[in-house]
Amino acid sequence: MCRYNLKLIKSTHFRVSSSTEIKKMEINHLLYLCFLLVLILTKTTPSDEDPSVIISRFQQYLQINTSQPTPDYHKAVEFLISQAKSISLDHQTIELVDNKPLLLLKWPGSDPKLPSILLYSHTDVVPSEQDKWTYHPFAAHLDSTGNIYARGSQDMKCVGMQYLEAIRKLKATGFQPLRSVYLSFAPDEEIGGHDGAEKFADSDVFKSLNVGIVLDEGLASPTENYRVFYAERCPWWLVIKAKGAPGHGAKLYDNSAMENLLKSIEIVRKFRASQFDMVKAGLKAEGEVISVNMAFLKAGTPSPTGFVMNLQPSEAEAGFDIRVPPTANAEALERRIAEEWAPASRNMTFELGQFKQKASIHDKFGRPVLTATDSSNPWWSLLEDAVKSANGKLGKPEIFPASTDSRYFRERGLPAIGFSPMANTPILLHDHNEFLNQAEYLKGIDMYESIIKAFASYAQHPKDEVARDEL
Ligand SMILES: CSCC[C@H](NC(C)=O)C(=O)O
Ligand SMILES: [Zn+2]
Ligand SMILES: [Zn+2]
Repeated sequence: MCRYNLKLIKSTHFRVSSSTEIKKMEINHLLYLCFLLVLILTKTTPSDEDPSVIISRFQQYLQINTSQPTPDYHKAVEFLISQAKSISLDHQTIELVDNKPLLLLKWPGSDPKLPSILLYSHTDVVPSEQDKWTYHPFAAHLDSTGNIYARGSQDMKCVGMQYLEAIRKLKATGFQPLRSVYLSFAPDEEIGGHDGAEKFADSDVFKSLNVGIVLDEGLASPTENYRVFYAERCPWWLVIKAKGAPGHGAKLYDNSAMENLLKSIEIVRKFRASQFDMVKAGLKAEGEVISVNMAFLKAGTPSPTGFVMNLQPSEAEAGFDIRVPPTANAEALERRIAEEWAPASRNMTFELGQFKQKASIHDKFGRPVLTATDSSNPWWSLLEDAVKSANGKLGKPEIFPASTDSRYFRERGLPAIGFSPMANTPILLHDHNEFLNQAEYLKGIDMYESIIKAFASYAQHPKDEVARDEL
């Protein structure tokens, strides 16, 4: 019995001991496997802040077709909300016009009484002639040199994503903003911003944000210096129409519509050359002269094979894209159009599109709308220092030669700075094969990280800020 018991105990003991060891071995194996797995995963699964992951997020945004005139705004907003959620930003979608959503994100500051910072971007892009591109404009193809080809890569999906990536990095460092930081992703900039920024700037939502400074788009720079903009030219889209006597294509006579229109075109071209010469001579910068470019010519009597050739048409028209600097004499230009470019004496009429009336670039006191770029504007000084401390270089501040949504904020007396951090990059907005190099894109994120940190930490009370409070 005793032997048996002993045996039993022994054998039981043996069994117990053996199973514990097996368990121990199993646990050790498991731990080892877990360790290997973690090692493999950390080696093979890139983190959120890995450059390749950052670039792939940029590519995802670029791949959404938000091209005018049928932009997929909802898809863009859905993607941007997913990004906002991943970095715990509050989000709100505002439809000031049906099916034209504006996404507003918020990173709350610890002192909500201080005016906030608005990081502005538009979600739409201009159309592209797909067959003239080396890579599909919505493929966001990354070539072996690191260039990312896509419509919007410069104008301005880069900036919208760079804001988000900079905030992602700041959050990872534990930075807490003092001022609230808002990001707005607006529709329709490329068609004038009337259903986007203009309505937004007019809305109660915007007023409630208590914005103190707006950052918006700039331009790529082929040199190592970033371009930066404190004002912009105003778009005047002019159509001049000529009427004249119709007649046989073989007959020489005065006052045909074509002759009347061509005389005007010659006069416009002389004016264009006089403005361009000042730029060529280095007397004025691109944004400081009035530019005029012919956008279309419409004339002729259509036929099934093209146009009737032996008939002089009774009507002809031409369209011009004119850009007027804030410092130009707008009344004088309008007189010039009426008296020289489209005079009634030559049977001509003209129309200035919606922009001329709406896009005033003067405030209600008639002062040109310019954002100060000296020490009177603390935001300017902060931007200069922040770019410098991130190892970037700023060029001389300029007037933006085209137009941006900043005008809707500047008109309300707010300072707005145009800045798209793309150095060593050809200017390809609205062009074929628009691209941005991934290294420049990543450097741009560092610029915004530095700027947003500086802006969001700026503790001065509003009374000391640049805001033109008498407006
Ligand atoms: C007139 S509103 C259209 C705005 C557009 N902006 C840019 C930057 O290309 C432009 O200047 O044509
Ligand atoms: Zn743009
Ligand atoms: Zn554009």
